[in-house]
Amino acid sequence: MVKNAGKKPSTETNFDAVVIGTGPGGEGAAMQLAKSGKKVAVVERHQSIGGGCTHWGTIPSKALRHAVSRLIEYNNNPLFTGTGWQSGMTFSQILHYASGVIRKQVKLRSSFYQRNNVTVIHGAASFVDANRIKVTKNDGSFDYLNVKQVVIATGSRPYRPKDIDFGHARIYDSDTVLSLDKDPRNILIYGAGVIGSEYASIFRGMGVKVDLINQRDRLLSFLDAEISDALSYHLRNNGVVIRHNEEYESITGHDDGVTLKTKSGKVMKADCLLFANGRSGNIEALNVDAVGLKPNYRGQLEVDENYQTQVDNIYAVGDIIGYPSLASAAYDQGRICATAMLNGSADESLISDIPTGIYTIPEISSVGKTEEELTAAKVPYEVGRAQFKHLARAQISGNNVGCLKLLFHRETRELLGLHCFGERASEIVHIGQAIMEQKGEGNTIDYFVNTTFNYPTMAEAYRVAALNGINRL
Ligand SMILES: Cc1cc2nc3c(=O)[nH]c(=O)nc-3n(C[C@H](O)[C@H](O)[C@H](O)COP(=O)(O)OP(=O)(O)OC[C@H]3O[C@@H](n4cnc5c(N)ncnc54)[C@H](O)[C@@H]3O)c2cc1C
Ligand SMILES: NC(=O)c1ccc[n+]([C@@H]2O[C@H](COP(=O)([O-])OP(=O)(O)OC[C@H]3O[C@@H](n4cnc5c(N)ncnc54)[C@H](O)[C@@H]3O)[C@@H](O)[C@H]2O)c1
Repeated sequence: MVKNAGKKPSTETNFDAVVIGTGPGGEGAAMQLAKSGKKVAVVERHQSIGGGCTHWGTIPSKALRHAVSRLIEYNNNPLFTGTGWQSGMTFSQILHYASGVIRKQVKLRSSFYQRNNVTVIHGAASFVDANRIKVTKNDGSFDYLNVKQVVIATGSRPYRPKDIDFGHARIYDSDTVLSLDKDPRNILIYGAGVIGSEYASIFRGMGVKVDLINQRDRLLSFLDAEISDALSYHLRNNGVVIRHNEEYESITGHDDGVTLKTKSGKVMKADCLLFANGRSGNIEALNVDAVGLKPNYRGQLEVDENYQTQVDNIYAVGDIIGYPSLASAAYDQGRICATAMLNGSADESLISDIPTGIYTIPEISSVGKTEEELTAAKVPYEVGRAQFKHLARAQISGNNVGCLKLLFHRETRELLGLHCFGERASEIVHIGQAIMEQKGEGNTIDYFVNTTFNYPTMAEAYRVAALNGINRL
């Protein structure tokens, strides 16, 4: 029973659709439904809209990363080096920069709901039944919403194993690390997934000693091996200690630091620890039992190609349905789900080759097949590479670390995969993606040779890589 459950409901309102959560998944669904003339409400339990994406996930981590990478560029660029030029920033200072970005995002996204007449209700939503939602507000009062259709877009939170004391002042997860107010001298990062690797880059960029502890035998094993190796090389080259194939036996917080013991018998100590190993769906507060939905052990819901759950009028999008758990995909899922709710079925689906953009230092981005996948499938492919250090634009900007790799079919010359690391990789990849997505003969590596690129640009890497590949045929 909720606190103050005896209080009278403040309002009772009817909606065509209620969207639970205002992250990218919820926003995509709400906007599409509202623009199609539906009476829509969104329910958000946080004090401001935007979701985990804006407040704890994508936006703060990317703003932190941007500030750190500019600092590194500034400190390494010959234009600025010289006595007295070395500059530093504290974690709190760069967090302050991130909070400015969050404020702007919240303002902009709030205006979308306002302009499209979507009712925003602040409070925690839970099911009474499939057509009735209870919203419990912070002051304990509650509303009931009668609704024809529901979209669950409640996102996810860091996974917290029970044997770790996350209440300890020196043990953080990716949400609580944003409250770090004192710069550590050294940090243990447990989990070398995307979050662990990105934060390893951020902390190392600030001069903090980092131990990155990975349970697997290489970093980000879903990446093309050459790119994953390049990331390991550059993190190590920048001073990160990476320990592969290690699992924790115990993690203990003390007054002056944290000790991690591994199952292999190693003991590591640091000022603090960031646990970045997996996510759990935000499902518990929803009372999905009331509608007969059964989440899996990670708190995720199963949906069909229309994002419909096993209950006809209840849909789910974003992190709560698991893969790919990306802000980029969540927004599209919300929009596609809304068309299915309006028309009975979705007329489009998420693209099959979802790009990855990983904001480590150096940045990584890829789309399509890896060399390992093509080799396993016995596809006759060839490789074309461009090293950033050979591009005039990279030399001018001092961003010499990086490479663009194109994988293409030897016979049809069709582009099969592209993999990039280095500054702006996540932007650069979209040029190749646009060609890769072309149907039939539109997708060919020859495009990059037969077009004229602005000079000097990073996009020129495509021409260099294409020529390099074609010369191997
Ligand atoms: C550190 C970090 C970095 C990331 N970086 C990237 C990146 O660079 N690129 C990328 O594409 N993705 C990134 N992601 C992933 C991305 O943030 C998520 O995939 C995305 O936020 C999922 O969107 P969503 O709409 O499903 O949920 P969320 O954005 O998590 O929003 C869910 C909202 O639902 C609300 N809610 C939950 N339960 C209830 C309830 N019962 N009632 C009312 N409201 C409720 C929550 O308060 C929250 O506001 C990152 C994630 C993390 C943690
Ligand atoms: N740039 C980006 O695109 C970006 C950046 C950061 C995070 N993200 C997203 O955030 C998510 C989290 O990344 P991560 O680095 O924490 O971990 P991860 O998803 O790489 O998982 C790490 C390990 O934990 C396990 N695991 C995950 N959830 C679990 C659970 N609830 N219970 C038990 N084990 C679990 C996984 O199987 C895996 O072995 C990813 O899905 C990623 O897409 C994306």
